[in-house]
Amino acid sequence: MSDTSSPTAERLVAALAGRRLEGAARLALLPGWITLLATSVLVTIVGTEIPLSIQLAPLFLSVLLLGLPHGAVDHLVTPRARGTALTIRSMAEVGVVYAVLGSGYAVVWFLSPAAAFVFFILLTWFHWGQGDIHPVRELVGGNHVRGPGGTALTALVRGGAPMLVPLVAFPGEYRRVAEWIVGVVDPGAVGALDPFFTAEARLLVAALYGALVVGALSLGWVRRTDSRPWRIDAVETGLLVGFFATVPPLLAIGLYFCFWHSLRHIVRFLLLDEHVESEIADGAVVTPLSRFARDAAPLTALSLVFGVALYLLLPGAATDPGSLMGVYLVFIAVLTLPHVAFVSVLDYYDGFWR
Ligand SMILES: CC1=C(/C=C/C(C)=C/C=C/C(C)=C/C=O)C(C)(C)CCC1
Ligand SMILES: [Fe+2]
Repeated sequence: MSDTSSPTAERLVAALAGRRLEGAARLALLPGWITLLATSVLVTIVGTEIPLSIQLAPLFLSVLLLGLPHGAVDHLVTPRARGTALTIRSMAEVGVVYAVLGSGYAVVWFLSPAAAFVFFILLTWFHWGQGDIHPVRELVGGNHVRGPGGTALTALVRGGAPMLVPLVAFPGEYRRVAEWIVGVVDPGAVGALDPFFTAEARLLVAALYGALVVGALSLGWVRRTDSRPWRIDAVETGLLVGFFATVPPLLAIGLYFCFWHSLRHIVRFLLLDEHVESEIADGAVVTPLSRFARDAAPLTALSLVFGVALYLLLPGAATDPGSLMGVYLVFIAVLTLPHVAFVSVLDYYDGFWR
């Protein structure tokens, strides 16, 4: 990634935002906008018959590229947000939260993979939704998203796009991945999920999700004091829905996870350090991202050791791409529960639900 964006990117920002975005917003938002828009356009041209290896590539790359590492700085979140030093005690606390929540949820995967899968979808819906509140408020300046109800509504819309729209648009693919995931524990368990894939259930999901989108954007419209942030919110929401409605879900989720959710969280994390914040405001990209890479490296490596252990423990784990992806997603699920706890603490410090 270079420190200066291309003229095309600048024009895209100008068209979407009405004026130049500041350093942090550009770093956090632009790569996601370009990736989602370009992929939707490309898929519309070439069609959805994309080789599985290409569809899986971003998700597999997320092991090292942005995805898994975005959670590997959780031990630094609280000290940086509070401006306190990293101590053995604070690291031990993070270790205990990960051990208790992670192992507890791992046990549920072994006992009841279908229930654990449904919980994973609900958890991701919440988490990917909460992850979009900071950008809308702090980077785009959207004060139209406020109060517990308004914030929850926007979070449900933002997180609902990756979790619900593919169920409506690509039920076969969705079910196939669900089968990979629960299959690493019990290949027969996916049958319990069949009611979610019926035409009636998908129609209901589409209607409820459509109502959420209309509700959140209408409330935002009423509450706006400046229409630019609302416009960006509406365009981003449209982009997310369009992207997940057109791009096959494995590819779509892989790209979104790296270039949307994780990048936004990484920038939020970097902004906790005032020194890095001013670097980013000056337009630096490579230096802050390498600083993040250094911070995230030790726990990314440690988590991979646990990933391999999980692979060895899961009774249905095999070596085909579907099974490897299934293990990776169970592994992410187990890490996401404690990760959500730390992000929620950060949200609390930022006064999100007020
Ligand atoms: C891949 C994939 C799925 C699930 C992905 C999930 C649930 C990912 C969660 C990632 C998290 C929580 C990352 C941490 O921030 C679906 C929707 C079943 C269907 C299609 C493809
Ligand atoms: Fe996250």
